[in-house]
Amino acid sequence: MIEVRNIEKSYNGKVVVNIPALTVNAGEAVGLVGNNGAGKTTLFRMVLDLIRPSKGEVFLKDVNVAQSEVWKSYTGSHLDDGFLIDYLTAEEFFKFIGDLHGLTEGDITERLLPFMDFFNDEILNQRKYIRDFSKGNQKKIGVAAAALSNPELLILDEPFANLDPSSQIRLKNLLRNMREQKRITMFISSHDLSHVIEVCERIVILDKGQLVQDMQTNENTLRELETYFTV
Ligand SMILES: Nc1ncnc2c1ncn2[C@@H]1O[C@H](COP(=O)(O)OP(=O)(O)OP(=O)(O)O)[C@@H](O)[C@H]1O
Repeated sequence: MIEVRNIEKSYNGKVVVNIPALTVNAGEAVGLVGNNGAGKTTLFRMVLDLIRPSKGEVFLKDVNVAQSEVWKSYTGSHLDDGFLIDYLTAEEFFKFIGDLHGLTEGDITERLLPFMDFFNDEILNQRKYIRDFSKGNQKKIGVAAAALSNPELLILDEPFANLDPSSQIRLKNLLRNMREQKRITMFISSHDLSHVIEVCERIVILDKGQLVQDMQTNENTLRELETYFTV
C-alpha cells in the first residue's frame, strides 16, 4: 500500500529524514514512534505529497504520489489543525469532506455514528466554529473527518495527543474496530507507546530521520520500547 523508496529530506543542508526503504502492506497497521524531531511528521508530509523529498519517491498502491492525484480518493489523513477549515462548524466541515467523496447527508450521519461516544456530546450541534473548539475537540473533528470516506489508507499524526484519558481509550477502540472490521491500512505516529502498540501490529522507530527498528508487536513490545527510549 505504501512504498517509500530511498527518500531523503534536507533542510538547510541538514538531513532530517533518510529512509532507504519502507513498505506498509495493505491491511497492515503500522505505528511510527520516535523522539521529538525524529522526522515522523516530515515523513508523513512526504507520503501525502505535502512536501517533496530532496531525493527519492513515495508510492501509494504503486502510484507515485508526486505524479498523480488518484491516491487522494482512497487516503484519509489528519496531521494537524491545518487540515481543518476553522471558519466552518463541525457539521459544515463534515459536509464539505463528505461532498468531496460523493456522500449524502445520510451517509455522513451514518458514518459518524461510531464516533458518538468519542465526540462525548461536544462536537455536533455546538453552534460554534472549529477555531473555537478546544485542541482536543479539534483533533476529534480531524480524526473523524479523515475516517469519513471509509479510506483504504488512514494516516494520523499523534491522534492521541491533547485527548483526555476517556477519549484516548475510545479512539483506541475505534481504530482497532476499523482495522479489524474494514481492514483499513493504518500508519499512525504516537508518543503514547502503549496505545500505539494496542492499535498497531507493527512498530517502526525513527531516530534522527533514520529507521532504526521495525518490529511486529507482541507481549514484550512495550517493555522493549520502554527500554529503547530509556536514556
Ligand atoms: N520547514 C522546516 N524547515 C526547517 N527544518 C524543519 C522543517 N520541518 C521540519 N524541520 C526539522 O526536521 C526535523 C524533523 O521534524 P519533524 O517535525 O518531522 O519531527 P517529529 O518526529 O514529527 O517530531 P515531534 O515528535 O516533535 O512532532 C526537526 O529537526 C525539525 O526542526
